[in-house]
Amino acid sequence: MQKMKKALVTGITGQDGAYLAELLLEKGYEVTGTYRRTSSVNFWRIEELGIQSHPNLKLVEYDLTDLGSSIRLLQNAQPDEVYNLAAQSFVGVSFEQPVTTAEITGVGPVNLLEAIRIVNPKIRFYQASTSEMFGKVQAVPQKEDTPFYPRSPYGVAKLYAHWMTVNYRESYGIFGCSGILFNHESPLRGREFVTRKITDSVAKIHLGQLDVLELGNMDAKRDWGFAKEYVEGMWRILQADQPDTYVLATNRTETVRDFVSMAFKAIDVSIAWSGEADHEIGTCKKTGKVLVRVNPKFYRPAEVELLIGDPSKAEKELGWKPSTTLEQLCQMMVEADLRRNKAGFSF
Ligand SMILES: C[C@H]1O[C@H](OP(=O)(O)OP(=O)(O)OC[C@H]2O[C@@H](n3cnc4c(=O)[nH]c(N)nc43)[C@H](O)[C@@H]2O)[C@@H](O)[C@@H](O)C1=O
Repeated sequence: MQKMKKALVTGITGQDGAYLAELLLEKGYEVTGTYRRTSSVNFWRIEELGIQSHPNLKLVEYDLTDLGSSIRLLQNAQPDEVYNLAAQSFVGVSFEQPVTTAEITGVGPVNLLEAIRIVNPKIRFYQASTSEMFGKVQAVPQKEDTPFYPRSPYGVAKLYAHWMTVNYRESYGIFGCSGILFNHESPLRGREFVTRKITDSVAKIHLGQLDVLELGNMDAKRDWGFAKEYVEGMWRILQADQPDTYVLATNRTETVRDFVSMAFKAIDVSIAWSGEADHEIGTCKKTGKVLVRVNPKFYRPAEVELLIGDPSKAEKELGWKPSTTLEQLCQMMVEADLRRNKAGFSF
């Protein structure tokens, strides 16, 4: 009988951690999922996926910033594959907490790389890199060899971890891979991110629980895909013959404003846009009621204006291709938020 593969997933309480754990369990892996001790550790995502009591899932408390714990974690879990999805991942917060972001998101992964080097250099390592590293984009669309120009402390920290992964691959022959993932969303997305903030607010407006949705930069363009498909890409990256860097994206870009219109369309409301920049509003075409308003408090000190990825290398070498459209994704998120808000709870 073939030995069960073991995987370690850091950041199990996050959107990607939950979907990846689900996928690996389906594939017959034994999964150790790590989470950070906070005053409000929350397992709602793995509960919603119904995997929290899966016999092959073990949950372990772990802090990415501690080298000793990283070593003990690998000694105990003895994984074949490590997926590093833990991070301070909210770009907005990184401007307020640049040092903490650097420690967790930038240096944290190096503790894991060091632990791999010390405990078992054969362990395969996946680093969650990000399109935020392209920031002020130097080419359109962005691909693996596009020069980086991060625009936030988060992007800078991720770029450091990205290059360290490449460096451990080249220096020590570690199977270190990096997936440069463009924005990926789902009903499990945190409400601090713009798509979920929008779908949750649209659901609340529909149910009479909220009057107006307030947002920041409406002109930012993002390449939004479905997170569940992206974790499949992560797994494929670690199954390749050689360690490498891959872009995962949809190659379609839309503005925040477009996504708002799409979300309202899912509840049969058409929005008319008027006013410029700081004073822009969105009104219901039928009733004339203001439903969306720009509030400059949500602006960032530096913005990433346009992201659109070219995933052709991942398609060619890994056979990975996204299939869910943004309209389908948006509809799925609005429906989930309608269900949750109707039931009186929403995380
Ligand atoms: C790939 C990358 O993807 C994510 O980073 P992000 O693109 O910053 O995601 P977001 O949803 O916070 O913002 C998207 C855009 O939307 C604009 N925006 C307008 N109004 C609001 C607003 O009210 N809230 C938020 N959050 N954004 C707003 C905001 O200014 C930005 O231009 C993370 O997963 C990150 O970890 C990651 O790696």
